[in-house]
Amino acid sequence: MSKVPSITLNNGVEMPQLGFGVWQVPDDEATAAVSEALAAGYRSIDTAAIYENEVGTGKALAASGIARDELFVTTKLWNSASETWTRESVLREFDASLAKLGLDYVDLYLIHWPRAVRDDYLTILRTFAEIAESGRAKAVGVSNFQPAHLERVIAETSVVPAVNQIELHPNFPQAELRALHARHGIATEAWSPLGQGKDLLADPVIGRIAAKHGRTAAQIVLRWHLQLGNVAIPKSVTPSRIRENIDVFGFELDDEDLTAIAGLDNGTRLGPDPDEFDFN
Ligand SMILES: NC(=O)C1=CN([C@@H]2O[C@H](COP(=O)(O)OP(=O)(O)OC[C@H]3O[C@@H](n4cnc5c(N)ncnc54)[C@H](OP(=O)(O)O)[C@@H]3O)[C@@H](O)[C@H]2O)C=CC1
Repeated sequence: MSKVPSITLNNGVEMPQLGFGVWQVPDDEATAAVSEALAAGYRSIDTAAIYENEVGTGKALAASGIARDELFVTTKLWNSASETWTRESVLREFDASLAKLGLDYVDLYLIHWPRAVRDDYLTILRTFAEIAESGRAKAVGVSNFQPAHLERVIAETSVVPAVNQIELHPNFPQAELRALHARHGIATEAWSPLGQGKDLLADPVIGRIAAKHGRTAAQIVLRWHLQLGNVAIPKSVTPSRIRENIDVFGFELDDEDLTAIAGLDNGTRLGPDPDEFDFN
């Protein structure tokens, strides 16, 4: 079984560079998918309150028999626009996620989205810092934060997020945010790392590199993430793909491959623009 390397977050916590995402996996299917992933060697699982599969995910973690300190569990606060967030409401949602997961701590707790119309993410992050201080989250961070959100957090709170989880794949490689993260010691975590398994995996440039290395398109894209220094969290409910996506440690992309993949940047997001998106 391949050993997944870790990166060191800005508070010293180790995070596996490759994890398993469970967005859009129904709760009653999450247990099987996460169990399959753990059996394949993944130790990092990325869920969120809004995915409504923390219970099914927690069942797989418990049934695995894997020591808690070998697992890395991420969940996220769904900071819905229907309320103004306070310390109390953040703690309430955090406690609810822990209970659903059946855990007494998570490894990483993230704010799911910045919000276009309100700025209570500063209150949220201050409460996250308190949660981290209590040991109930080993690290805290953000998701979908744009440069202006990050600059504001760093200027107005004492918190430097450990991670910013953002849409990132060869069609949308996020050069500006990656450079900003590097300046502040924030780890870059890529969501939809495979471009949601659509056009990107059928791209002839990726196909040519895959043929050259005797690998699949998904493996080439995941290798690209790892060599860029990103954390990647591919999702699959298909056992053969779950195994394929972690079998990415026996080869290296060369400079020619990396240059060819850099040419796939077309500035196109698959998900919403965080500067414009607000939700309920
Ligand atoms: N913070 C945020 O706002 C967001 C976070 N995320 C996180 O990122 C994770 C991954 O992103 P996601 O959007 O799911 O997209 P991915 O880029 O991981 O792609 C998942 C899709 O690709 C398919 N797939 C997986 N592996 C392969 C393979 N080897 N070959 C061909 N097709 C494959 C899957 O199909 P199948 O399952 O049928 O095998 C699925 O349809 C999420 O699960 C979630 O944890 C995602 C979106 C937003």
